[in-house]
Amino acid sequence: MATQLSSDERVQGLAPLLKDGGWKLEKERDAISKSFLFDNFNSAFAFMTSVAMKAEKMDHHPEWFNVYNRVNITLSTHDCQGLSTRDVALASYIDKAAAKFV
Ligand SMILES: C[C@H](O)[C@H](O)[C@H]1CNC2=NC(N)=NC(=O)C2=N1
Repeated sequence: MATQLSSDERVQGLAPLLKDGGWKLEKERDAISKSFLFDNFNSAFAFMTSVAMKAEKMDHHPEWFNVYNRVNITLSTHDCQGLSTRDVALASYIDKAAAKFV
């Protein structure tokens, strides 16, 4: 069972994603989001496929919205109704995957 990030984990794991990584803390709930822009739909969908495979392996799934070359992603852990280390791990993977498809 996932638990919400501790204060230490928020400083160590979450803060870098928010500071330089371009992720934003949601106002309404304990979740992070980021918007990704690709050259075209093909690249956006290749990126989504890579994230989908990882999400299945992790048993941790993004909330996302795609239109053509844009993918908006929100991460949160439903099991603990907030951010957990799984979100930090998935966000890191997502940033690496995005870099391969831009
Ligand atoms: C039963 C299954 O393991 C759970 O529902 C998993 C699946 N994927 C999940 N994804 C996310 N984002 N949060 C969860 O709590 C979660 N739980």
